[in-house]
Amino acid sequence: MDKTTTFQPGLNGVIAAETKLSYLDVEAEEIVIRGYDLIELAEKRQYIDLIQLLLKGRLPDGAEQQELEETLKLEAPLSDSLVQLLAKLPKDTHPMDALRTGISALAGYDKNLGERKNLEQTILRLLAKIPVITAGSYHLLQEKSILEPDPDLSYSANFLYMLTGRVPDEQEASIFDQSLMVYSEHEMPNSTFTARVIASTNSDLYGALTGAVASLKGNLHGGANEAVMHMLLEGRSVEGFRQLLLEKLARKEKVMGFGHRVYMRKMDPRASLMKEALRKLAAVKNREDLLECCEAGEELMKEEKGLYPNLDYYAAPVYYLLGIPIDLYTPIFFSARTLGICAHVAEQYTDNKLFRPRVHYTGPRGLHP
Ligand SMILES: CC(=O)SCCNC(=O)CCNC(=O)[C@H](O)C(C)(C)COP(=O)(O)OP(=O)(O)OC[C@H]1O[C@@H](n2cnc3c(N)ncnc32)[C@H](O)[C@@H]1OP(=O)(O)O
Ligand SMILES: O=C([O-])CC(=O)C(=O)O
Repeated sequence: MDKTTTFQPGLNGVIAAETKLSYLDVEAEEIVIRGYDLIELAEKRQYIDLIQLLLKGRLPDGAEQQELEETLKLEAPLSDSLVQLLAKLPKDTHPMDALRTGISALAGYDKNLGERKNLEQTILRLLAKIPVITAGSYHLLQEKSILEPDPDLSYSANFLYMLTGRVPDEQEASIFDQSLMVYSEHEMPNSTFTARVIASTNSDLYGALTGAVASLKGNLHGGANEAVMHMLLEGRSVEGFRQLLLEKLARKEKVMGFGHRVYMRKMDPRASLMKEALRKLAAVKNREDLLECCEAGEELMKEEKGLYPNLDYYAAPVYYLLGIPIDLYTPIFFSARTLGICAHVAEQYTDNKLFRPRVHYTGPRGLHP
């Protein structure tokens, strides 16, 4: 096989699938979701609208929106046996690992496991339950009781309530909903690719999502949002943060929250939206110092490396000001991304071709035992 035409390290720039779901148009600075601009959707619609858009290809009307909210509320509670299983995990389990276990375990409760005709129903059940597993397993790991979903709250407000134990105000709920929207779908990141690869063997949706959680946990992907917040806290002040970043660069370390395989030399449009959200929250919560640190880091990385923030860089301080424990940032990212991944798995099933690439062999030949 000709190495030069077939091998791209990290599959950089390789087209791995055809999709009607989303596309990153870097030139136009647009994240296209089924024909719409994700940022405009995040400014004008709600996460719940994206569910129908991604799964069915069109935005819901008011009645459909209400029906969807009702279905999600109905499907949200976890069975006692699943709660007991999560409660048995060692207390130092990372919430992302607890989430992976919870999603994997859900397969055993699905009487129609693997039946394609029930796929949409299964996806809605997962979208209802995954936020409850995310928040619930965290509280169980803290040796606290799980907070039951509050049916009087909207999908996103309830998710935030279950995470923090406090009913959010309108602005907090709206900013959190926006964050879920910008995390919901992003073309072909490692986790989505992982899920599509698993689905391409005709394996089931739970398995595809379980693999995707493991992928998204890594700090080159979703795990970066938690790492960003630890870095901001370690820096403490504008000067401390600048110093910390300079030290990391001197040691040739990757600085979490910067750079992106697709937008390496441009600002991630989702990061700009979250920066705006941070500006609003910082003003209300009197934490302009945190915004100043982030802006100083952004400037420094532009000057020193020509690198720009990705979504994780600004989502992290937004979650911090919403009062969310840091260990939950990556599980929240996955909970929001469940939607995009499920839509990709459904698409993979409808026009499946087993993923099975080849290698460029660099080992020896002709040896004998
Ligand atoms: C929502 C999301 O999941 S977005 C991604 C979140 N992940 C992060 O924030 C982790 C930090 N960022 C990174 O590690 C990278 O930018 C990635 C993994 C996202 C993309 O990486 P790749 O496309 O594989 O590019 P690669 O890692 O080879 O970087 C290219 C060059 O830019 C440098 N670079 C890229 N990102 C960074 C960074 N965050 N800090 C310092 N240098 C960086 C690399 O050192 C490399 O330099 P070199 O050519 O001198 O060796
Ligand atoms: O697209 C990627 O590679 C990573 C990313 O930003 C995401 O998954 O949201």
